[in-house]
Amino acid sequence: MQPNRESAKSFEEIPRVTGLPFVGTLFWYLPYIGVYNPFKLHIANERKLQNYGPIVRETIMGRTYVLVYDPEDIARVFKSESKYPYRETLLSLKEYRVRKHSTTCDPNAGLIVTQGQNWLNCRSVLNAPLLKSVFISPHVNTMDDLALGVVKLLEAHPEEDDVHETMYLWALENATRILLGKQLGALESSPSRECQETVAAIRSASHAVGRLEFPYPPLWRWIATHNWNEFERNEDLFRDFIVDCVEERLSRPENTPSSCDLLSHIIREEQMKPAELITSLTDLVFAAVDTTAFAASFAMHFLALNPRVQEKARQEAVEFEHLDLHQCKRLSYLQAVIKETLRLRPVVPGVFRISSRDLTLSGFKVPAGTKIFTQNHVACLSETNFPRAREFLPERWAMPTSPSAEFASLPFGSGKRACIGRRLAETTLLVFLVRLLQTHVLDTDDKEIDIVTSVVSSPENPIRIKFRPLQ
Ligand code: HEM
Repeated sequence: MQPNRESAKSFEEIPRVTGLPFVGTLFWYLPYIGVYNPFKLHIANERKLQNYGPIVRETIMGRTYVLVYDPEDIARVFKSESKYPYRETLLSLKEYRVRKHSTTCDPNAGLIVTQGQNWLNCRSVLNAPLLKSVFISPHVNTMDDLALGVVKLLEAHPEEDDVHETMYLWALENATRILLGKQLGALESSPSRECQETVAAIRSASHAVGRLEFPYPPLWRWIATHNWNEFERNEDLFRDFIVDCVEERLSRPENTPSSCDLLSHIIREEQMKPAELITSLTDLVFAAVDTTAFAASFAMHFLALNPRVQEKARQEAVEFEHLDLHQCKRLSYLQAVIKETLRLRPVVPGVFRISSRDLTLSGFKVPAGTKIFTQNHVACLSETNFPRAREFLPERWAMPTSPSAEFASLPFGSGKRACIGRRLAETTLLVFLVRLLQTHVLDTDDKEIDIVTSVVSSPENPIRIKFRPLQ
């Protein structure tokens, strides 16, 4: 329910981080002179909460954002969404697509950069397969094969190496097989040259987006920076890879109904033109890989640091010899392990929305059209929302979730524009953790590792794990 708007204070009265003319608060993020580290937004934004309270205004380069920390306010933001929730777009990806607009690249397609009706058209086509059990179910076998494959690689892993590197390959192989029906071979002991080049291009393109978007200012908009050139070159290769997959599939007359990958599904349904299909699939692969690899790596990190939790999770995992979607739903403790991992190490610090209605947040009027950045990571670290907030306690998710906990931790976002790959990601992670814990004990000499903020955050240090076969 909306709090009383009559007695609410005005928008201008919302506490504001002071800034300079034109650049606004940008200078607070600059190296040496700034007080906020843009690569540690959860820490920077926690500081703003302490200094200014649960709602904060900030203007950077002429753009005003309202930071919202209180889960009740966060709930109000999502519950007031319109038919077309507006999330700030990745400008570099949008610019690339506008410049390369062609029969293989459609700037009005995909889910990441589009808004309004274009976004809804694409989302309506993709929701049906990606959110349904009937689509995900046949892929559990693939997930299982790849889980067994990556566990072998991890076992052979030198202790000092970063497991995140290996989990990136695993997440990419899952994405290309399930979304594109393409066996890349990224988990082979000696991957082909073509595979290595594809992996390198996709990886570089995704990471270049992170460097172009973050932090401000985006110099590439005015001059072709080294980062822009790198991004463009690798994004071209990434798109070529998707184009090859689509063309190969379109040229196959025997496109049988038994192919259960997403690409085959969309071609069968004839709901997208080739350029829309290529752009949409590029977005999905882009969004699937770093995120899932990050979650798997941090889940292993927390399990290695918490032998009690690891043992309890193993007791659940060993119960399941054969895995299918129905069995995955029964893995309640492992589901809680994933939730708790993403509470403490979410891939994004919060969610951007532009409000579609006038709202009252923390007693202030916030008009429609305001850019809102929900501060979920900070909310997840608050004792009010989660007692013993900094501890890794999956058990907390076995208790009925309080309304505040529900909107404090939103690792997949919320509402109509929430992560479309959530079910796929959660199932892939569950299958992997079951196979890993059934066969191996995890240990580490690391202390808790923090994250570095980017479009998709990454671990601050290499995640090193010792894998010991279970006797
Ligand atoms: C652990 C893994 C993942 C995490 C934590 C994650 C998290 C997120 C978050 C926070 C958002 C923004 C949601 C919002 O604005 O409300 C998002 C959006 C999105 N995710 Fe994921 N994601 C994951 C895996 C995946 C996978 C596997 C796919 C693809 C199959 C995917 C595809 C997307 C797409 C396309 C969007 C944009 C949706 C839209 O705007 O309609 N994600 N994800």
